[in-house]
Amino acid sequence: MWYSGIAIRRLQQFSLTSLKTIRSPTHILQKEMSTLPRVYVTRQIPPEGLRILRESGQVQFELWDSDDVPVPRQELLQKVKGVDALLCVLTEKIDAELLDAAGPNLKVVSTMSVGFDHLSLEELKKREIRVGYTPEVLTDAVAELTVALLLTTSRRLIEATHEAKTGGWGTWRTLWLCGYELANSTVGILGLGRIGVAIAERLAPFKVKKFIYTDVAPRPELASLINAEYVSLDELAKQSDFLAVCCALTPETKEICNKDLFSKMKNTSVFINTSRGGVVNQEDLYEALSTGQIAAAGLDVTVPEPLPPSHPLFTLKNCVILPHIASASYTTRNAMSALAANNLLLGLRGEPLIKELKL
Ligand SMILES: O=CC(=O)O
Repeated sequence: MWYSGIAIRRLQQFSLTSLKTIRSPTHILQKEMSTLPRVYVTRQIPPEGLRILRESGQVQFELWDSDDVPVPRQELLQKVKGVDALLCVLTEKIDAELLDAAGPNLKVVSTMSVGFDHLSLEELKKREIRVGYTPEVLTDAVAELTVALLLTTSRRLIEATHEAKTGGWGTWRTLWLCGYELANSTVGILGLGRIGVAIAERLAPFKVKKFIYTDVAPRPELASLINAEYVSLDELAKQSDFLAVCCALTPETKEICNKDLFSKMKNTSVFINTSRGGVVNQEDLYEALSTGQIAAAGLDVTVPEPLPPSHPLFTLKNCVILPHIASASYTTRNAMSALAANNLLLGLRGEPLIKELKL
């Protein structure tokens, strides 16, 4: 089913007007719709984005009308044929096969995500396709969730509620369920961007002693906002009491958190990842957690997603795993869908996108 802003407005007018006075309304609708750029939306996205597309009068669009199951690959390959723009989420791989299936009409790919590791940037660049994404609108939500996950992990909240509910709660005990506190700690940030800064701003009132970070190069402007010191990856591992991973997944950062990094961390350190699962070597993390090389880990992202319930990481009490919900607040997800829709419409008009990836 193709939806169009013009079609909806016209249908409303037709219901108010005697059909006898209008010759062949369906014909008019079909003619107008057939000239509008075609858009495929790969998910039932939050209402704000759909409203913007619908009311733009600029496009006709079809969507995979579910939020519970991703569009099957074969269906996607069929649906993208000849479209002018694609609005996708992070579960769709936008690679050469898909771009070939879409064909030469495709001008804009707009992803409702800040991460772009599901997009083959090289292939998009080759075809001169513009790419929109949704940074900034999710910074607050992701930073909030990261702090929540850090505290949940370091103060062992999941274990604690489990013990309370299942009879493990005996007398008050002096060292039972002790964890690690932020006061006087060193917090390390791997990949300092907007999200890393927002996390540090929220953690500072917990009386953190020092913020350190590493990145491909120093980022003095951002670092000055949180008074963070630039260090090497080795130093980050050695000094951090809490290590928060905030970098994008790229070929350079793939499995950057591995045996080598974990072996340099303190056995009292807490590792937190709300970026992408692919930055961690999960076998190495399992080893580090199960041997006490590090104290605990909180993960919002894994490989694969969903992580099968039988995965060894789920057997560990010192590993808290969330199902990729860092940006999941109603406000943020609506803002992301609106930004993705607006990026797409601007791209189709040949105007600068609000947030465009430079290819
Ligand atoms: O992980 C979420 C996103 O990339 O927006």
